[in-house]
Amino acid sequence: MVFRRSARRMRWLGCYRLGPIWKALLVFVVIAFAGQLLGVIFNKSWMQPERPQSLYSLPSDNTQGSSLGSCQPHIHIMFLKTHKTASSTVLNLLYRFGEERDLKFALPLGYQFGYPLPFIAQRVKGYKSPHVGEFDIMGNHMRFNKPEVEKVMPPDTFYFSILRDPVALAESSYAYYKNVAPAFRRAKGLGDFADNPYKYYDPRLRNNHYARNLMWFDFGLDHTANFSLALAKRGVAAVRRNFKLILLSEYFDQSMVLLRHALCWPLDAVVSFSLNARQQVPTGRSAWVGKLIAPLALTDKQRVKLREWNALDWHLYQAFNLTFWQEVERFGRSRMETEVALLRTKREVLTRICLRDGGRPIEAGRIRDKTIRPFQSGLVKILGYELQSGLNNATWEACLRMIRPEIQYKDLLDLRQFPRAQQPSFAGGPPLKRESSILRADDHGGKRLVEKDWDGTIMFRNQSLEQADSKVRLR
Ligand SMILES: Nc1ncnc2c1ncn2[C@@H]1O[C@H](COP(=O)(O)OS(=O)(=O)O)[C@@H](OP(=O)(O)O)[C@H]1O
Repeated sequence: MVFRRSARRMRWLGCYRLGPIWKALLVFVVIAFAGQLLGVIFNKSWMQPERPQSLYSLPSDNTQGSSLGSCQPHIHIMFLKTHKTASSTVLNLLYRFGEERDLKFALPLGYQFGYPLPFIAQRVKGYKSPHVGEFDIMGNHMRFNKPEVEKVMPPDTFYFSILRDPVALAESSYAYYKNVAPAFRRAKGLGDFADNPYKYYDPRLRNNHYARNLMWFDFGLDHTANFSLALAKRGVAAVRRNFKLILLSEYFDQSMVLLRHALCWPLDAVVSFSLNARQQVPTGRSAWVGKLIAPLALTDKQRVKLREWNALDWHLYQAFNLTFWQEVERFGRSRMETEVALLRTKREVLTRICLRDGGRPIEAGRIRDKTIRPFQSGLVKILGYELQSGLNNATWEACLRMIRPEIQYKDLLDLRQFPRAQQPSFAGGPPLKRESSILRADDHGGKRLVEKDWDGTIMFRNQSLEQADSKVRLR
């Protein structure tokens, strides 16, 4: 009955009698409509072959992916890259944004700005003299030192940073710096360390800052000072004075929405894949894997102890957690929900297009393209991604930008800013100390240099980066 009625309606609409021209027209309209729909979710630039650059610089197609009304996008940005806080994911989007718009990065001579020493302007490659206003974006690891940063960055620079719950941060830091921080090295596990940190911790030993109040330290504050409320409040006030926005890694997507509004950036610019993730332990794990992660297991009591041990960081985190939610309130809760949902939709679409394995991060050793393997350190594996095969050139490059690990990306930008022939002559004086020293050449499938970074971190630099660079340019 229903069928007969709809058949009659179809006949009335004349669908059965459409000639070939009308049919072709109908197909065209349907395709155009579908294309339009895709363009909304998925920025048009990705649909255009052979157009490798900006998601950002393209004309806006709707209010969601475009710049925000009449405000002017910030291009002078200083990001204090705190440790183990999702800061590599944030840096990646700054790199992408700057690269697409040909902005100039203040880059370190090695991979960090003389960390853990307080930052000085001479650590910036190509820095000449104070306040010449040559640089747009700065975001590699440093121990913050405002007067010196101000010598490098223009006066209208937007300063921001990111924090994480100190317990989660301690887990991440312990796993990553186990062999670097003496306090961690000597402990049987993080729980053992939490039970009796003074047994293992000597503030005079190099790299032990990774084991206590690491965020406080990165902000340039005294991380070994005894906790007092007055001191903690002074620290928070100093951070508030210097930074316009403090993000939270636990609320990364909400953070991205606040960031993009503060910077007047399009939503596309803050869509990212999580980088530098530690391998998580599968449930029903084998005894072998269990052994591997036992050092990271914590009881509730040990979690409390870690908060006490990192009291300055805990205070900092709580203060800016409060501020963060006040910002969200000001922004509007439901408006925030809408934008977060949109951000996630965009990420899902990009995941399907860009990444293999449904976007699940994988062990470095399984990434066939060696040039995009993440740097490894510590107890557990640091994961990366593999790109889908068969992407067109423009899509391949846009996807690659999103997953390129920090070290490789920094090398690439460095090479763009200082092509081999134009290496800077260090007009601001010679580098104070080599940031990294090559220990030995290795031949793991070819061309790996093992370097010791200034902070004691072992770095594996891949000589095939240059090949990667020329591949990027050729493709
Ligand atoms: N988007 C997003 N949201 C939440 N958390 C994220 C995100 N991206 C990265 N991460 C986690 O951040 C940890 C790595 O931090 P960093 O990149 O700052 O580390 S580093 O200091 O540069 O080595 C690392 O934490 P752990 O996995 O606990 O070690 C990452 O998993």
